[in-house]
Amino acid sequence: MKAVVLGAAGGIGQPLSLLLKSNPLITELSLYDIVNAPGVAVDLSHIATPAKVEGYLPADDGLKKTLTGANIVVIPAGIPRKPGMTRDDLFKINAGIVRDLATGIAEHAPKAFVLVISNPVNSTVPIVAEVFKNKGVFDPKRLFGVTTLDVVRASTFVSEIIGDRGLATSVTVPVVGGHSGITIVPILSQSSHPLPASLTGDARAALINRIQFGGDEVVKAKDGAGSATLSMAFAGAEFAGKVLRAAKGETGIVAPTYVNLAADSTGAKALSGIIGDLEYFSAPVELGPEGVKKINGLGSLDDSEKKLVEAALGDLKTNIEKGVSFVGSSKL
Ligand SMILES: NC(=O)c1ccc[n+]([C@@H]2O[C@H](COP(=O)([O-])OP(=O)(O)OC[C@H]3O[C@@H](n4cnc5c(N)ncnc54)[C@H](O)[C@@H]3O)[C@@H](O)[C@H]2O)c1
Ligand SMILES: O=C(O)C[C@H](O)C(=O)O
Repeated sequence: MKAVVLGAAGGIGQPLSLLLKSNPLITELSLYDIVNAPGVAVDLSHIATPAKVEGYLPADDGLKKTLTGANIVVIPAGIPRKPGMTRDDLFKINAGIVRDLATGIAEHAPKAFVLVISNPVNSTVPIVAEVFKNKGVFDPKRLFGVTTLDVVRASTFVSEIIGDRGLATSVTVPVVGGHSGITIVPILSQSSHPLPASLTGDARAALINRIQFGGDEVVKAKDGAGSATLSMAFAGAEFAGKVLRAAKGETGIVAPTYVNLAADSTGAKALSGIIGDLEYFSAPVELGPEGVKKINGLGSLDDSEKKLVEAALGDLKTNIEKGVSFVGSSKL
């Protein structure tokens, strides 16, 4: 399997590439950035794991060389937030970066699984889809917005609240919707491990708020030096690993991810009762050899969770339309 990281020299790109270099399913790792990718690649190439590593800059057809033959492409290219910014504030710069990289993928690796990390994810995933549609190569089963960090945070914070950090690796809580603020919807009622009976009212609301705004916690603590990088690299490598394992034929792998609902019309129809006609949504997805195998429903939600989903729909719709129309207007 050939894996590609676009934006590989960045805060996420470097540790993510390190983790992918350690994935035994990856035999080739190709790194691309506008700076320093060859250096990162040589550094990683000394690690005693099988993957062959190469790094490219834009010159001399670097993007084409990076992408040719790719099975999976992960995109953490783009600027991160500083305190006071929303993810949507990143759109101005990151939309163009993602559009141009998507154009390269559509031309040189149209069948690759594409995992979008660059923010605002709610809009950058539709951007990739629209570019692929324009090129006539869009397969909704192969495009994923990476929302795994929200799931990782939910596992961590819930294990802390249960009072046993040892559970962090086994607690699972579905997180659905999108990847920004109130579009991040944790379904605590479906936690794999029972929550303390005392976790009601304000305490429960505070946990939900912490999962929804976990990104802000890191942006604030980094104080101008960027946003989550190491935890994102962990989450990105975990999700990429799942996509690759499913591609290799492992069954029963389910993970929440932000997808175009055309990837599974039956699943989309089941969701439409609660999310209406949205084109994109993060729901638990069963992965298979071709990417999305099945979009699962949201299961049973309590009344407060139904309200959280409803509250997410307006922002999601706006964010999706912004991504779609950006590509439309770039064609003019
Ligand atoms: N999905 C998530 O959960 C999640 C989590 C954390 C961060 N993010 C997002 O990931 C993005 C990257 O964050 P970071 O902290 O790694 O930023 P960073 O600035 O440290 O790294 C970004 C890298 O992208 C590169 N880059 C810029 N333009 C490029 C282009 N046209 N082609 C290739 N590479 C290019 C830069 O040179 C840099 O190395 C941000 O948009 C951030 O908001 C998403
Ligand atoms: O918060 C950010 O801007 C980065 C990322 O989306 C996160 O959730 O940490």
